[in-house]
Amino acid sequence: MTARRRPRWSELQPLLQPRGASLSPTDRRLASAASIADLRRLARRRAPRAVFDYTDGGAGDEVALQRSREAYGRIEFRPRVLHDVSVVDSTTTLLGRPASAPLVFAPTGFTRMMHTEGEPAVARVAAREGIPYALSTMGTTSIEALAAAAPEGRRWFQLYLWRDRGASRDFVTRAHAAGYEALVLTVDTPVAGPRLRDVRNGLTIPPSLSLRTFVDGALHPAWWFDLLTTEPLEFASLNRSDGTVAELVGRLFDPAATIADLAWLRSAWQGPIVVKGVLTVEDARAVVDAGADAVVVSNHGGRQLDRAATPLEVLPAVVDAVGDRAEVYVDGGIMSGSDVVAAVALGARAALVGRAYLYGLMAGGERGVQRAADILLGEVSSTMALLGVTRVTDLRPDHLRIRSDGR
Ligand SMILES: Cc1cc2nc3c(=O)[nH]c(=O)nc-3n(C[C@H](O)[C@H](O)[C@H](O)COP(=O)(O)O)c2cc1C
Ligand SMILES: CC(C)CC(=O)C(=O)O
Repeated sequence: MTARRRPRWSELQPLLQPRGASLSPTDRRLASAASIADLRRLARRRAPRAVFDYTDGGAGDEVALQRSREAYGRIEFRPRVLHDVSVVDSTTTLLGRPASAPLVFAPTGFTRMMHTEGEPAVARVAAREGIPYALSTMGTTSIEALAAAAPEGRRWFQLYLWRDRGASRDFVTRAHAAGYEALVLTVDTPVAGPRLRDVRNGLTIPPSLSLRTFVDGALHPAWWFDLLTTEPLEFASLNRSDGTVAELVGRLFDPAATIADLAWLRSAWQGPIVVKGVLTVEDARAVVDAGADAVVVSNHGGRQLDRAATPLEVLPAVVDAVGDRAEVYVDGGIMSGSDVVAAVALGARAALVGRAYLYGLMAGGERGVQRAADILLGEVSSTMALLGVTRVTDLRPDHLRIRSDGR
């Protein structure tokens, strides 16, 4: 009979350690985030209130923001069973080049305000995951620095037309020289949307020091620590003159821009042009007639015109009107991979997400963005499998129905 050996301490120790004990506190928190909503909760704790609210909020009473989100809640999937889903392929092509999923990281201004790792962190994750990322004109990293940070990534440049057309031309020239693949012309911001949270919080760009911001910062020391221990924000596009977001927009953006400017851009830029911020069939037709290769059905995440149309609801009509001549994307309120799948089933070539990756960034820098990407991409694949679909091109409107009872 063999004696039972007593286990050694060294063998027991790993079993007694809490799961993930070798991870840093940030990594542990990120690993425990199972959804984008969880990342949002972490972001809210870490970022100063004014920064979180700028990211999270919308215009006016935030009706457009709420409706954009709720539209996804009305989706009811119609899964097909007994289909072989052992291999699910979420790849697609966007603007004629491969992407690992029908997903794009949307342009977001002042990204290094959310976390000092900022745009380079977002671009590196996008490059690693094989999805495009659009750098904003209002970015806090220059066109060239971002290209250097993620040289192998699919980089698009988002253009706001400025009063100073020389500056707009300069952005186009620099984006071309730095190897950006496409321009995204945002057309829904002739003036700033009324962001009431920003007014109440006294937000300025860059954030200025006042009693309120000092207290806000003191309550969120990790964010301040990061800010103070990295190089100052570059604010690629700005002349470093402080002001509110609305003042900046009023000073820089051209409210007189028309479809003729799109025609000008078409002649100045040889690559693909994506027009972002279209909400009607009429405008979709007009911009495609003027040379757009893709349109983004978008209400700017509910941040511009409050009570503007809900993108997911407008999407099918725009696909019907221009889908044979241009790619149609959608954004606003997308918080999960199953939202992305629903948008694609309703005809979108891809979905853009803004806040979803920004919550990750605020929660934990590049690792937080990676967590957001892992969650979204994992959910895209699992939703496809559960729907009985193995290819993006097989997603159809009859994979879902839209509930009218709002539940
Ligand atoms: C903090 C923040 C900043 C944004 N900045 C820009 C910008 O500079 N240019 C732009 O075209 N859109 C901008 N957007 C809008 C996004 O590109 C996108 O349309 C929107 O975030 C989609 O909604 P979602 O955040 O619910 O995904 C911004 C959105 C957020 C949340
Ligand atoms: C208005 C810009 C300055 C940035 C933007 O597009 C946004 O905050 O939604």
